[in-house]
Amino acid sequence: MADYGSFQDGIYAEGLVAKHRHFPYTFGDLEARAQQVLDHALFDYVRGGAGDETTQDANVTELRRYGFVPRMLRDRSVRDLSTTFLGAELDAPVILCPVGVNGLVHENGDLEVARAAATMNVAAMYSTLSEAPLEEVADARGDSFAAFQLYPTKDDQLTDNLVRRADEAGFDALTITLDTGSLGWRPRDLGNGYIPFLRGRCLANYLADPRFIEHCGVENPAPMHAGIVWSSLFSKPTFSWEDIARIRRATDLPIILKGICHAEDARRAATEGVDAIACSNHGGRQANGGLPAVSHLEGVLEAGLPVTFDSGVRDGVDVLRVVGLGATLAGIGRPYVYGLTLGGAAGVEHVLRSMLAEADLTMAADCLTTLADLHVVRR
Ligand SMILES: Cc1cc2nc3c(=O)[nH]c(=O)nc-3n(C[C@H](O)[C@H](O)[C@H](O)COP(=O)(O)O)c2cc1C
Repeated sequence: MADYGSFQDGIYAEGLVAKHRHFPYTFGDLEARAQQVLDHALFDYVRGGAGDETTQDANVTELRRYGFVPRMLRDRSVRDLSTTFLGAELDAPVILCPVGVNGLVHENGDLEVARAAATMNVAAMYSTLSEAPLEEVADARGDSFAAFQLYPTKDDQLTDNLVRRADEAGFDALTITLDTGSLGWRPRDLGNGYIPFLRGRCLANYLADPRFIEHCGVENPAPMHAGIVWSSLFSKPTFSWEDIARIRRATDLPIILKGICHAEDARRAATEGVDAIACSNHGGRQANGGLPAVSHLEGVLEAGLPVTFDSGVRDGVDVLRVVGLGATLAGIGRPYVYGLTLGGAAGVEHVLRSMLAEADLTMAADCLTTLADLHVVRR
């Protein structure tokens, strides 16, 4: 059983000899520091959301309406944050979300995230959009639980190739993202005229694929050429339950559907042989005007599948809130991307250690010793 809270003891001990870690401890500070480091357009790409960002902001504020009633006079000397997900034993109830620009915010960013996941033994989903091919990412994640996140393309053969490669590379699951049938309306990116993939960045998984190269018509396409071909294929707006059935037949990997928010869609997923749901509104980056993501969780849970929840998780208490609401894993997005920006794998590890220490110490303070003790109330 991991002792996450002792991270705090080490920090105070170092303070005694005037040694201070250079990574921040709050989301606000992480974001502010990342802004100093990243190119303006890339920072906006990471930080920004759809429309006027009402949904993105509400994801965070609404989650914070939930809290715990402390218990007292119970032995809290040991807390257990371990859980299981799709048959895997996990030390902590968190999963790193797939992020398509990890390879841009830090050198070898995709691999650095996988290395941090390996060191911390935490679960992660890895994006189709990456600077490193999925096979290298699969190697770098060690024994940690890893799902390959698929963006279905217009060309089923190319999509099926990606699924087969994920299977052969040894991923533990396949996450299919459903909420990105087209890119959301993102004023910050529009203002910067910036979308990295059109410039040929983060397309390693496509460029390694013979079918994609066939679409390009040349063996070694120039970056912008590859970007334009990618854009013509990126997503399949007609993607529907028939496609899920086709992919279900094509692979034995457990399938996680990411972006399910409606109870009826969750129930349908259960009948289609889907193994888990990632309840998410893509961090408010896709559709503005939607309800905060947490308001969908209860309905999605009714289908009885294991659920991960992301969109608004900012710290260790948010992790507890999400688990207390019934999700198996809390999905971490922007917080770890900022850690990656500031320090590669070490930065991601710092963010994870901080969140898990906060979760553990909050459980200790409230005399809640297992995840089953986390009963949340809404104010
Ligand atoms: C910069 C950025 C890129 C993202 N890229 C992907 C992606 O490639 N695939 C995907 O399924 N989700 C992607 N997401 C969404 C995340 O997986 C996750 O749902 C979201 O970050 C959670 O919201 P939060 O960051 O506000 O916590 C991306 C999010 C960000 C911030």
